[in-house]
Amino acid sequence: MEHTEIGVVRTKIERADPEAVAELSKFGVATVHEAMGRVGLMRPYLRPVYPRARMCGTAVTVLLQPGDNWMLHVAAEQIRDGDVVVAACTTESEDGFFGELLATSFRARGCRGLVIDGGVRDVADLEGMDFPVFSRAVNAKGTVKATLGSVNVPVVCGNALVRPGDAVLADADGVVVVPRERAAEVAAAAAAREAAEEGKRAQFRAGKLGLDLYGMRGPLAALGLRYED
Ligand SMILES: O=C([O-])CC(=O)C(=O)O
Ligand SMILES: [Mg+2]
Repeated sequence: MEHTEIGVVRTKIERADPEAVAELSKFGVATVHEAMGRVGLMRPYLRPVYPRARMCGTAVTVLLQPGDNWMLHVAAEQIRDGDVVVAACTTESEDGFFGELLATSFRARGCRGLVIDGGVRDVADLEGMDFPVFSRAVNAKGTVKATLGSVNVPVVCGNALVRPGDAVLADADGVVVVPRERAAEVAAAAAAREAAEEGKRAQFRAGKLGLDLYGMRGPLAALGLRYED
């Protein structure tokens, strides 16, 4: 039974199916969020630290204490190829928990990126490395290594629940969490949605109006919309 506690590292986690995660990685965050039934989005204050950052992988979760990045080093050992790290904090904290050194270490373990409900630094180097990071702040202020948190416990990051092994997708539009059991089903729904959008795109390109494509004229008239010269 999973639950959140302080001072524990879970070394065995169940990850979303890698093929389903590879499939999910083909889509944008908005498409996946819609395909899931409009759930799973983190709050929009989590932003990429450089333009065009994008990532998809299975979550190694970290519960940090404010101003303390010790658990990120503990988490590094739990990373497997294809993982992303999702770090939440017990209390709001915008210190610079993470930078290019930790990114170098994470990448060496096969990490595809980081989402952190806190601050990061060395962003020019992170961009140079193309190591995708989504954070709530960029902050040069350093952190200590003094207090225990946890690794691979369920966390709430950007107001969204993330369990170890869930699929996490992030791009310029935001961050979405796909429960690990739903990864394949959501990827299929995203593909169907994309195909439907391609049909609409072709019609918009040809000059068709949403008013006609979506049959909006009748409902607008029923509500009394008037056109005046
Ligand atoms: O070392 C730290 O405390 C965070 C950092 O700047 C890095 O990882 O490069
Ligand atoms: Mg640094």
